[in-house]
Amino acid sequence: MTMPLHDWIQPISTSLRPDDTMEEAARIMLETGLDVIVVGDAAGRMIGEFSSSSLYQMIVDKMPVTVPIRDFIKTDAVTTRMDKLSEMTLEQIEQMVSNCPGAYTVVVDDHRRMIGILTRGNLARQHDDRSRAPEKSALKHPYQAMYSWDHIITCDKRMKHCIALAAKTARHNTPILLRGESGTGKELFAHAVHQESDRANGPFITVNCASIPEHLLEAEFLGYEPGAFTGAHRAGRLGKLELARGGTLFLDEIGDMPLALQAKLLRVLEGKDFFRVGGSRPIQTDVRIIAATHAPLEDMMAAKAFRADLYYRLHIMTLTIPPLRERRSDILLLAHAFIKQLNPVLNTRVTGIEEAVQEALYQYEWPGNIRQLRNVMERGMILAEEGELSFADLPEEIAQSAAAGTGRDLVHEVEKRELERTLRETNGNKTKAARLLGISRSAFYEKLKKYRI
Ligand SMILES: Nc1ncnc2c1ncn2[C@@H]1O[C@H](COP(=O)(O)OP(=O)(O)OP(=O)(O)O)[C@@H](O)[C@H]1O
Repeated sequence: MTMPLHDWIQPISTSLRPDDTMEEAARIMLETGLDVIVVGDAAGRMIGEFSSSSLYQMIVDKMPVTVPIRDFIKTDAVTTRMDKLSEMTLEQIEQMVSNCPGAYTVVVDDHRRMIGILTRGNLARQHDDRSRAPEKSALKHPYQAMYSWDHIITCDKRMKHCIALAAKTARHNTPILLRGESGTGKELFAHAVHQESDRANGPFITVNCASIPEHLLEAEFLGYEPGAFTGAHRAGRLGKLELARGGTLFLDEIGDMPLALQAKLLRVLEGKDFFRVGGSRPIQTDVRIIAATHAPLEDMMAAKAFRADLYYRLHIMTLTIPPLRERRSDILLLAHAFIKQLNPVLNTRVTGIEEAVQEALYQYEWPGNIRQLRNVMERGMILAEEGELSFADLPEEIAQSAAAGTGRDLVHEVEKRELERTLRETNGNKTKAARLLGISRSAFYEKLKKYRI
């Protein structure tokens, strides 16, 4: 996509100075609608950029709004100086910036002469050698994805198929829906897809729709204007949708997203704009959405708790990650990998797992999947300290399940009765029933499906 340069010109005279406060920076961002502002020094030289993600970092760090932005300026963003630019034609510059992923800005002086370009890639290098991919490691984004395909340990055929599909889809902007039980590695996949995509240099931002109270989620997602509601930050706040511009927004537990917000997300997925809470200016953003859930969306859709149009938009590329008990060959592979990973972290010298214990790990059902396996290994290694893991190092339920079948059927029966009783009590109102049981709506639907209630 070739952008006209004039959309991206910032005069150095209107730039921020290192002594400007966070409040001033936020005001300018909201006024101009820009999410990257050039920072200049007293002599009119550009020294870096201050972006919405820097601002967000200051908010996260609970900085008072009167703190200067000095320590949050990104200086690695200034990649080309005037002497280089002056050798190039306007077309060359335009071509160069349009080839560069991420935001960019051409900075001009008072006489409208270009004095530099802000970009997330290294323009000088790209100009010298276009065939080379932009160097990812050189970029210091505060919201980088942390995992790649190398972190997903598996020898399972279905998993390998999932990885191949995800890798293929990564380069397109298609939304991806990751399904699978808790702890199966959905978040790991989301990170790896981002890393594999053309957006790898952009931010990777996560919103967990289940962990944020419903009334706050909208502001978290869309952002808000100054004074949007009681308790709002004076300077307003950028939402995750804007922070993720040029990158990936990972929506974890999407089954818990309120219906009103689902409608707004759908608009964004259709390339339309959105409004900040309390705002009247439509905002466009450019994000790739990856959503994850363990909830039975189809049932929620039938019960009008999840929008059908959003479901079909997300369903285009669905990856279902199998639970660990359906890929038992991964259990011991992962257990041994965790020993290797954790020995240096825990300062232990565990050499392996006794054979009978391996059998117990293999037989266990792993309701918490890989997260549970990792925790069990960590605990076992702390107890064992060295040598092979024995039964004494395992939590009781795992050792027992190997020895004598399980009492799980009983537990399930009790849980099923409790669900039925609560539903009767609320005359079939599922939202009320979930609230009474103290679990999320999506977890409730998941249980109803599990017990065929
Ligand atoms: N294939 C794998 N190889 C190595 N580690 C894994 C693998 N899958 C998951 N993990 C690890 O297991 C833990 C849980 O994974 P993750 O958070 O991605 O699961 P999830 O499906 O997103 O869970 P939830 O739905 O509860 O958010 C993490 O510590 C992750 O690093």
